[in-house]
Order: sequence, then structure tokens, then C-alpha cells
Amino acid sequence: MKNVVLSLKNIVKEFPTSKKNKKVHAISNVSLDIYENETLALVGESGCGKSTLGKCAIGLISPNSGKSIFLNENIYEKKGEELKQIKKNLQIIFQDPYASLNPRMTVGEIIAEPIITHNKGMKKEDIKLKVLDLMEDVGIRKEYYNRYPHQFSGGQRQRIGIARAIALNPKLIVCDEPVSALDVSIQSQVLNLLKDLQEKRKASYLFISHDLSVVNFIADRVCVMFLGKICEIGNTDDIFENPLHPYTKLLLDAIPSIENAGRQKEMLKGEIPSPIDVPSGCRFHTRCPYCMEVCRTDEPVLSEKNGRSVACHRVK
Ligand SMILES: Nc1ncnc2c1ncn2[C@@H]1O[C@H](COP(=O)(O)OP(=O)(O)OP(=O)(O)O)[C@@H](O)[C@H]1O
Repeated sequence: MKNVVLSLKNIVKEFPTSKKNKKVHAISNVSLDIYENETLALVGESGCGKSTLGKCAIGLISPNSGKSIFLNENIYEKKGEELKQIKKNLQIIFQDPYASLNPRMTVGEIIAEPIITHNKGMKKEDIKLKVLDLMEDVGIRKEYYNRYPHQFSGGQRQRIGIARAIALNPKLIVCDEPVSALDVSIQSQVLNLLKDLQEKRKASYLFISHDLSVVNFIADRVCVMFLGKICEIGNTDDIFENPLHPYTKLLLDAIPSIENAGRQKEMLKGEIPSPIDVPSGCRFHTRCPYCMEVCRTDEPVLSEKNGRSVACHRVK
């Protein structure tokens, strides 16, 4: 039995719009467990709610309703020192390492910041030693301690962001498209670094990506989202070898690969429906090549069988 590190229960997140009675239904009643030391990927097209769910998971934004349970406590009910202790364990790495690093701070200062905040009274020399160790862990040369973010390449900047995120030995790191802004050759170096760090530090990753090749490389499990809901969750190999939800199948078919080349493919058709006016029944039914009558009226339930959960009327 694997231990759960963080459990999301019935998360609902809506954003207001300029129209009075209309809301963006970004996340609609999503529940999800993240296990110890695993990488769980969140995938789906732009706007399906991946980032919003990731941010709700670690309390960076608050949902309208639902719980995020960490160490048996709902993090949304915590304040002050208790919340600070929880947040130490829940970190995030952003897509754009340049925008997320303060341009006026040196690398040393950037990485030291969380250490200072959470270890009041720690000696300056000890902080510096810890920062230098972290720089070594992520492959940034110690001589660069006093350099500024603009003096680094994109890949190096992402390494600095990673050093800051791991500085407090968190139990969970939300990796929000951490390699999408990087060149392909650099992507694999950063992905390998994340894998090595996980091995050494035993953290869990909630890995947000729209790139399924990256997901296939790094994730233990995959959670496929469409318009604020989960369509399918399962082990990465099972999902890639035998996708059960029509949306998962179409997403996988869309990956350019040698095996796929020339094959007659069912393509994802039509526009993504608006999260302001979500379709009735199954949210995917307007784009689904296998749509049945029931799909237009009844919302499918996410049901589990042999470690795989699928929300589709065709999958029993
Ligand atoms: N602060 C906000 N105010 C209003 N709407 C928002 C806000 N943040 C997100 N949304 C909307 O919520 C929905 C989900 O957005 P989110 O960024 O979570 O999706 P995503 O799957 O991460 O997309 P992407 O891959 O493009 O980053 C989208 O329709 C988005 O426009």
C-alpha cells in the first residue's frame, strides 16, 4: 500500500467574468491523491485547469470549495505559523524561470531566501554553506554565487528555481510546465536533474505538462483533464499502451512520432468548449467521435477498476 502525501477532495474553483451571472468553471469537483515519492502528471489542452489545480493543491490559490489534505489536515483551514510549517513542504517550480526569479537578487540571495524565512537565527556562514550545497546539487557552479539571473541561460535559471524549491526539503513540488520554455536538448538535462533529485530527496512531483513525450519520460502516473474535470487516471505505461477514454486516445494520437507517421488518425475535432458555458452531460461529448445519446445528458462518473479510473459511459 502506497502512502498518500497530499489528497485533494472535491475541489471547485470558479473565476468571475465581466458578465454578472457567468463564471469560468476552471475546476469542477476534482478529487485526487498524490502518493509519496511519485511523479503524477497532469495533462490536457490549454485552459483545462492544470495550473489552477496545481496552485489549489499547495494553497497558492484558494478554491471555492473542497479540501487539500496534508498530514491529515486541511491546509485551507490553517493560518499563521501552522500554515508556514505546511507551506515549507509544498513548493512550486514555474514555467518561466526568468519571470519567477527576482532580477535584483543574486543567485545566493534567491536560494537563501526560503532558508532564512524558515530558519530564523541561522548563522550567515551556515546559510551560505547550505546554498552552496544546493547549487552543487542542481549543477550550478559555486563561483556563480554572486551572479544575477540575467547572467544565466534559460536552463541554468530553471536550475536556480529548482534549488530554491528544494531548499526546505519539501514533500511535494508542483512542477508547472518546468521545461516548456527550454530548448529540447536542455529539456532532457533538466528532466534528468528532477529525476535524480527525486531519487535522493524522496519528494513527490505534481508535474503539469501539455507535452506527452515529456510526461511519458518522467511520470509514474498520468491524470488526463478536460475542461476542469478528470477523464482518466492510471499508471503511465497503462495509459500510453492502452488509453481507455476517447479523449486520452486522441491526445496520444496527436503526438508526432515515427510509429504514428502516415497512420489514418482520428483527430481531435472542433474547438474546446468554453469553461464559461460547459456542455451538458459529458463535457467532452461535443468533440467525441464515439458520442452516444446518454453522453449528451448524463455526466459520467469517474470509476476505478484495477488501479485505472475512467469517466466515460462507454467504459464499463
Ligand atoms: N485568475 C484568473 N482569472 C480568470 N480566469 C482564470 C484565472 N486563472 C485561470 N483562469 C481560467 O481558468 C481556466 C483554467 O486555466 P488554467 O491556467 O488552470 O489552465 P491550464 O490547463 O493550466 O492551461 P495552460 O496550459 O494554457 O496554462 C481557463 O479558462 C483560464 O482562462
